[in-house]
Amino acid sequence: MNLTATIAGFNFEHIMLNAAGVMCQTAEELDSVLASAHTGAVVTKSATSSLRPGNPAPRYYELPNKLGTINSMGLPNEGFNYYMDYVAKKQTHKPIFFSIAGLSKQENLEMLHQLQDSDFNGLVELNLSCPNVPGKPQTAYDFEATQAILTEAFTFFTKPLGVKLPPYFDIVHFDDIANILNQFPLAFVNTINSIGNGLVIDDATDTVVIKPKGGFGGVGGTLVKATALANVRALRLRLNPEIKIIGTGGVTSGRDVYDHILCGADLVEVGSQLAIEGVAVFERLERELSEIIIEKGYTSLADFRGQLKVIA
Ligand SMILES: C=Cc1c(C(=O)O)[nH]c(=O)[nH]c1=O
Repeated sequence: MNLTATIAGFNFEHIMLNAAGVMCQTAEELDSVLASAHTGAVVTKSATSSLRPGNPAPRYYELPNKLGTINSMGLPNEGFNYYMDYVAKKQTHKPIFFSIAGLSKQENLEMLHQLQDSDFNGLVELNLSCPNVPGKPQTAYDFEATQAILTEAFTFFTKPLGVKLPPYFDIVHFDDIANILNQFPLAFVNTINSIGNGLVIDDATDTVVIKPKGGFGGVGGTLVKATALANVRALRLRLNPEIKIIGTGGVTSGRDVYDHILCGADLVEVGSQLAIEGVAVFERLERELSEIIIEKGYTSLADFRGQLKVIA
């Protein structure tokens, strides 16, 4: 059975990895994802130029009945140079995604220049969708800003570059963002980030469950699967075939991984369920996915990738 994928000449022996933000802030966490026999890569916590402590706690909460998670971490990370040191020293055959989330276009361009001028030989994920920095919008909801930063980035950046997108909820918005992204030689698009600014209430106390922003935070896990699949499907149908898709959002079972691939995903990321279950989740998901593939008589992901059926 062939459970591999390729993006920008990088071969992935397994198609799952962590979602940026989960199990990836420190070298130890990054190593634990790479050490799994069932991951094909790792992505770093989105980096800013300088170390950030993030928002005040409580800033993360797991909903009861495995419904999902809500977070307003606030972009805590060890700072750009920490992750540059990590990737410089790391000996691994698995590709590494270096995620960046600068608080301005200039900060993102400066980090891209440093990555371009470095020996980093991996893929770069420009996170345009962090919902939790107070006062900062999710860039990818501003189509002009998205076009502008990609236009400037591609005047100098030649390494494999992708973008992490927020979920869109309007067919016209799928059209609009795809028309922008298709103008650039992107290696991949990663969709979706958490659904921004959800609100969860603690029944016992009539209180929000996280402190930042009056309880507003990004929602992930089971709750977001239908939106995640819609975004993977909509972008796969619209993007140039050279732009690969990383499907993220709502993955808690092998069937969820299968559904992301059916909608067109080449790689699949696990966020909330990884935070809940730990790195053992990858073995379970890959086993469950394999059982489904065998049951359906397929031998490779290419047999069913993007083959979602519609009702005639
Ligand atoms: C990079 C910041 C993000 C964060 C965060 O650090 O609050 N949470 C998310 O759900 N998505 C993000 O992109």
